[in-house]
Amino acid sequence: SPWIHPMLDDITFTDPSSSVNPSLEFDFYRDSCPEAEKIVRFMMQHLHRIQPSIAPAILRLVFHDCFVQGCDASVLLDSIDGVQSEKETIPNLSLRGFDVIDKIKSKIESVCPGTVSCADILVLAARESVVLGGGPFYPLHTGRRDSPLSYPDISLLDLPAPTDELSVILMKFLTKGFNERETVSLLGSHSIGVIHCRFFQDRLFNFSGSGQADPSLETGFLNQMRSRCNSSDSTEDPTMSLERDGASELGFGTHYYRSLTQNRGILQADQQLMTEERTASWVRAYASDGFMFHRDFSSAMMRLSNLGVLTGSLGEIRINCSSTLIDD
Ligand code: HEM
Repeated sequence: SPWIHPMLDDITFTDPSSSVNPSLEFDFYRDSCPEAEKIVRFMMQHLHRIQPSIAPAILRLVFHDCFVQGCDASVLLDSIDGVQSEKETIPNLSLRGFDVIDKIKSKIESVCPGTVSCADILVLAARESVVLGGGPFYPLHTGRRDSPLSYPDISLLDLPAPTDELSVILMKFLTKGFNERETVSLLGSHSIGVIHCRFFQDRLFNFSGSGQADPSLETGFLNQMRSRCNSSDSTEDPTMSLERDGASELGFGTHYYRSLTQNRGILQADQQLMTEERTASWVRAYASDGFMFHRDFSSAMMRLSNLGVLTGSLGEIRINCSSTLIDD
């Protein structure tokens, strides 16, 4: 049976508004699997060297896991007997990086079988992704357990859509305990990775059914996006890179905010942060102060990583991250 810490035999749910979850602890696996965190770090560094695009993929994956019924690895579950799982709902169809989590999990299983949860592996791997992408390191507690259930309906309700109004986005984050400042800092994740053109196609050609481009888009950037997205190669699924303007030198974050101040946001959801002072003021602050952005982003990621966790005797420790022990 999986190793359970004696302090954690109680059923506990996290208060999503608290940044410290008393039921998780620092280095939870110190006795049961002391190498676990090091293995995650080493594997992420190794896999990133081969394919740098895994870093943004894993960062997005943790957001889509934690926002839907908590950081319980429910997003990793495959459907069973044709019953849809979270993975198969519209907001999750373009998620990547499941293979990365599987590789890390199988390495850890070979050292400490049945001990380290997929949910912990995912939050730890996302932290490495941020560091590999040029962002800050933040401390994380561990001791999460994996959900035996997937929540496709909740993923449709709780995850923000790229075309959501700012008020809807802010409400969705507030429901998870994040204020405007924290929401703006988390969106700084959109400084690494790629976005498929289909998520903003309407802004380029037919914004809100007007037959015109989104008037808030800066013209030079609009033309750049149009030529990038109007690829003549019909087999391609074109993307825009989020890492623009020599981002590798500028680091994780500030270039994203600077581009919003220049009306060069890619998603409508991004650019809308400039439409109200309660969010625009934070965009301007982070655009000019990378240190403040990193500090705020770290604390928001720590809270995101603690949302609605399962601990103690709740949930399970999966052996294979894409299936629950119950089906085996
Ligand atoms: C209003 C909120 C958000 C919306 C509407 C949104 C939407 C999207 C969309 C549509 C994509 C493109 C996916 C693709 O083309 O494959 C994307 C990419 C991404 N998102 Fe978000 N997102 C939001 C917030 C966040 C947050 C809070 C995080 C992390 C904490 C995050 C991390 C990422 C990353 C890293 C990518 C790049 C993924 C890759 O390269 O594969 N996003 N997002």
